[in-house]
Amino acid sequence: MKIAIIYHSQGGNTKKVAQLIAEGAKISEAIEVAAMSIGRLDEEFINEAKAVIFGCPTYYGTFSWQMKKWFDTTKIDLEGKLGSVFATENYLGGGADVAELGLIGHMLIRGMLVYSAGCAKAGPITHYGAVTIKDGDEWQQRRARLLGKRVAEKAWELFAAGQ
Ligand SMILES: Cc1cc2nc3c(=O)[nH]c(=O)nc-3n(C[C@H](O)[C@H](O)[C@H](O)COP(=O)(O)O)c2cc1C
Repeated sequence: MKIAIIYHSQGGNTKKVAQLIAEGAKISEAIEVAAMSIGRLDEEFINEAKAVIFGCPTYYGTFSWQMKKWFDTTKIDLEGKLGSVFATENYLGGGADVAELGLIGHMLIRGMLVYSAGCAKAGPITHYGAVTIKDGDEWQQRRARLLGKRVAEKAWELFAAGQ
C-alpha cells in the first residue's frame, strides 16, 4: 500500500516535517511512503496511493498561496483517498490551525476522507493534524511522526487489512 506526502516548502522547515511524517507512516514493509514537493510530484505514485498527507507553511495566518494554487489547478483525482494535514508556522498562534482547516476544506471538496485521530487515541493528541514551529522541537516532531503512524494504521485498516 502506498502513502504519499505532498508538501510546499520554501525554506525547508515543512520539507523536514514531511520527512518525519514519512518515517512515522512506514509502519511495515508492506507500506511504501514517498514525500514529494508540489513542484516535483510523482503522479503515478499519487494515483496509486490510498492515503495522501498534505503540508505547507502558514502564510499570513492561513495556508500558503502556492498550496492554494496547487489545489485550485491540479487534475489529480483524490476521490476516496484517506487524507490528513500538517502545517508549520513561526510563532505559537501564527495560524497553522487555520492553515490546516483550509487544506481540509479543499480535501473534502476533492472527495477525500479526512482523518487525524484527533483526541480519539491516548495522547499526544493529533488534533487537526501536526503543527510545528519552524521544523519543530522534540515534542512537536514526535507528534508529526505519530500523525504519520496513525494515518498509515487507519489506511491499512480501511484499504488493506483482510485482503
Ligand atoms: C510570506 C510569509 C508569510 C508568513 N506568515 C506567517 C504567519 O502568518 N504566521 C506564522 O507563524 N508564520 C508565518 N510565516 C513563517 C512560515 O510559516 C514558517 O517559517 C514556515 O515554517 C516556513 O516553512 P518552509 O521553511 O517550509 O518554507 C510566514 C512566512 C512567509 C514567507
